Amino acid sequence: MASKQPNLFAFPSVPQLASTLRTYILTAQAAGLQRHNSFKIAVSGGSLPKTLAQALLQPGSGTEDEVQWDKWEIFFADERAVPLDHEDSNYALLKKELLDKIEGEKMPVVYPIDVRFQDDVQEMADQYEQLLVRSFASRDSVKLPIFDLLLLGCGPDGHTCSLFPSHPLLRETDAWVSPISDSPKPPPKRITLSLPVVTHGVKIAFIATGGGKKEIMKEIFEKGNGLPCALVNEGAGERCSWFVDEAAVQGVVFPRKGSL
Ligand SMILES: O=C(O)[C@H](O)[C@@H](O)[C@H](O)[C@H](O)COP(=O)(O)O
Repeated sequence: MASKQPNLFAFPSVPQLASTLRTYILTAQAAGLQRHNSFKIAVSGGSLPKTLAQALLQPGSGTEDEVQWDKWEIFFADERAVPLDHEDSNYALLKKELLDKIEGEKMPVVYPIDVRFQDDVQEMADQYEQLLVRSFASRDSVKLPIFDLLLLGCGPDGHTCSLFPSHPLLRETDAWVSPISDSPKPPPKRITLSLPVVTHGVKIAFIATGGGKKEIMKEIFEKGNGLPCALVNEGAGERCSWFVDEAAVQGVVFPRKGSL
């Protein structure tokens, strides 16, 4: 268990959230560039890509505030076993909401799943893990890949990535990427980063908005109950930050932070 508590940042509106999220991401970008001259991130699906677009597509106000897209390496925290142009694809969603709207010639390197294996989720997970091994270092030299930043969502049941409450995948300790064939949220076949990979990130950010999240936010922050999001909080502690709107944390008793 990590020693310190996660950070909870609450904002009156999503545009205000997006503006602070931008600053947070650009600080993580600067740290990544300093470490290895690239910025290695993992992203989820859901409402996240839209909020990311709000945060990242606005013009910068100086060198410190520029998104250096050509230094970004984008991996998927979880992905559905569907073609890359399918309406359920997290890649397609990110492309539509963010990648297609980036102006200029400097583009990130994006690592989609290999859809040749979409009928065999174990093979698909193994292939994605091999891709991480090639990018991060061999499994013999590092126990786990270390993302500079993971940008995650929180489901109304407390799931994150495709790690669902009470699912056996929460006990995975060896694999970097796991297959799942019985996701309670459709579609059922997916791959996901394992919990140890998620909690090992340099920074982990959750983005959760809307009143539909307030009950689960209360449970995550006040009880934990072994919910996947709570396990990330416990494993990552102060390396974990939540960016939420007031509606999502209405009635949640947990100290909020006003600024980064
Ligand atoms: O592929 C997926 O299903 C997502 O990665 C999933 O983990 C998502 O992030 C949460 O369900 C939150 O989704 P919302 O932000 O839409 O509530």
